[in-house]
Amino acid sequence: MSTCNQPGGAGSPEDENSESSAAQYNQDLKSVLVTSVLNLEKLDVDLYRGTHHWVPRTQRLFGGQIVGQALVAAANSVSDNLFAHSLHCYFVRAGDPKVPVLYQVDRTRDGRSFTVRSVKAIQHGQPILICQASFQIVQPSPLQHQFTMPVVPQPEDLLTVEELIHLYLSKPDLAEKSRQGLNKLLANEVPIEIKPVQPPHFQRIAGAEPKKLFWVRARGYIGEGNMKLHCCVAAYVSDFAFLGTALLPYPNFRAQFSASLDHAMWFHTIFRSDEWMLYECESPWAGGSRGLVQGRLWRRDGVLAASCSQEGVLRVKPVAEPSKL
Ligand SMILES: CCCC(=O)SCCNC(=O)CCNC(=O)[C@H](O)C(C)(C)COP(=O)(O)OP(=O)(O)OC[C@H]1O[C@@H](n2cnc3c(N)ncnc32)[C@H](O)[C@@H]1OP(=O)(O)O
Repeated sequence: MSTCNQPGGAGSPEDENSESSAAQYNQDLKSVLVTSVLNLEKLDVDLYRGTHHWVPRTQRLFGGQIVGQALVAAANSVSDNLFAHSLHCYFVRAGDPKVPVLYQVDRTRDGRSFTVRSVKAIQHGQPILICQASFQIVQPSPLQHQFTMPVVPQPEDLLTVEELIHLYLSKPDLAEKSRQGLNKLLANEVPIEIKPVQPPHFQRIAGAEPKKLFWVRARGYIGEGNMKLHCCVAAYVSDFAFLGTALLPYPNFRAQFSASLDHAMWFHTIFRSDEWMLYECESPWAGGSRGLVQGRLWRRDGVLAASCSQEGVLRVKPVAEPSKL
């Protein structure tokens, strides 16, 4: 994808103190999201092929990967002065991890301010995702407001998911089944890093509010400047652990089948997806074997970077004893 900055982007005063500008990144450790997952192979005009990196235990493709790749395909067909401001997707079939995904872009409309693309992700000749993405030229406005970012501990003061798992594994009274589950989680090669603000309780018995907060960033270095790419990475990241928010009030049920049905996202301003962002997730509603989740991705300086919404199918069954994870 081509490089282009929005105003206030790379090189602007707000970027000078950015953690990325210091030598905090090993720049050789390029994010696999950039080198592989979102690096689509061009087959023809508006036709791309994407391959997989991390595949969830469900053995259906990770929704965030399909959305991120669809956005790459759409963004490749718009000029450098246009930036994604929203996308709306339906996951219509489970993605097959055994074959690549084809992305077919339809140039729906090119306007003076807004440009719309429609992308179909295809496997075995059938759509698995339909996505509409809208792009806009940079347009200033006197209207500007946002909610305030929640006050939470900084990522430096929190443990990563992997560190938390090691901590749990060191507990002498850990049940064998839980140990196996935790070791499986450790073996996951998810290309994003997570630091939960409220680490999951080892033996959660009581239901919790359907809300969670975690710091998240892409693993490895991406670099500043390519805002189109950061949006695609954020699309990938935004689907991770999102729908699980709707299950938090129900420790006595476990998901027999859960999958995202749709995913929508709005990009508000420039951000770096390889820097820590706070993901604030909440589920205002569940019912009818579905759950609705909403999320806000905050830059650590308190600027609202993106908002997300998703509905997923949630088929659950009671657990015999409270979850140990
Ligand atoms: C890991 C983070 C979250 C993610 O990324 S999820 C990945 C992205 N999202 C997806 O892959 C969803 C893709 N979409 C789909 O698979 C389908 O649209 C979706 C959601 C299954 C729609 O389902 P249906 O219309 O029910 O489709 P279907 O008839 O093919 O059934 C699929 C499986 O569900 C079962 N099912 C359907 N209705 C049911 C019911 N009332 N009670 C219990 N089970 C039911 C059905 O038997 C089938 O099961 P199985 O696959 O044969 O084991």
